[in-house]
Amino acid sequence: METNKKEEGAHDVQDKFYTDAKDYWASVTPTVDGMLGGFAKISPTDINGSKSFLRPYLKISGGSVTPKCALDCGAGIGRITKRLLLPIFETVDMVEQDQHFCDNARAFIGPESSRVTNIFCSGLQDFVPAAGAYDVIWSQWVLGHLEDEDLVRFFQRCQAGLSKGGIMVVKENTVEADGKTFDESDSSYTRTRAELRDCMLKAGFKILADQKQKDFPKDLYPVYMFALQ
Ligand SMILES: C[S@@+](CC[C@H](N)C(=O)[O-])C[C@H]1O[C@@H](n2cnc3c(N)ncnc32)[C@H](O)[C@@H]1O
Repeated sequence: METNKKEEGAHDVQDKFYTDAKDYWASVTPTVDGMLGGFAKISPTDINGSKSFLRPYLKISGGSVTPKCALDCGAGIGRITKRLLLPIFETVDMVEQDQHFCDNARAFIGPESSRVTNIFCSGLQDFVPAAGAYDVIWSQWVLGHLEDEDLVRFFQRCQAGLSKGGIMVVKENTVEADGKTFDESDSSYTRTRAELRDCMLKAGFKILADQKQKDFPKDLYPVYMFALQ
């Protein structure tokens, strides 16, 4: 009995972690400013940094990545799909937990949204990418919304979702502290770079590179990009 009670308690805490984040994002306007917490102005610098990071892995630059199909994780209204992925890949899938972001995505992306094949409305903790389907799986500013165990399992499912020669890219805020910090306002963690790397390695990923995003405002958390295979 005692054990069951403990398990129930742990599940309640975990449910609250995910439902609090869901409630937070449901109250956010479906705009670039909403996606970036009022920092829409950093979006072009962010996208340019991502392009430079991704470029060497593409076949056109001598890398292993075929520009056929990408997956945008925690995609919001599709800022990254529109500005980074659709200009490179033939088709893009998006996965996003919030229904009103999913509903607004095609209007935000515009005519090129005809090349967005699927918009999956799902939490990443439950999402299973189709096996071998994606040349790039892009995950940005969302993984702090997963508990460590869910994150490792998500990475493992993403590994299975990569095509031959495909890579996963993670782009996240990091904290320079002894361990991750928790933000109650949106129910998310900010992990240290070492903690992120630890989850990637636990999942069985090889880290091909990690690099700091340049030219972001000094008062923001350091943002790192990781290429995983
Ligand atoms: C900071 S926004 C970033 C959106 C997009 N990645 C970008 O950079 O423009 C975080 C997004 O993650 C979504 N999100 C939060 N928790 C999630 C979860 N557990 N699974 C999937 N998406 C989640 C939010 O609804 C929101 O759209």
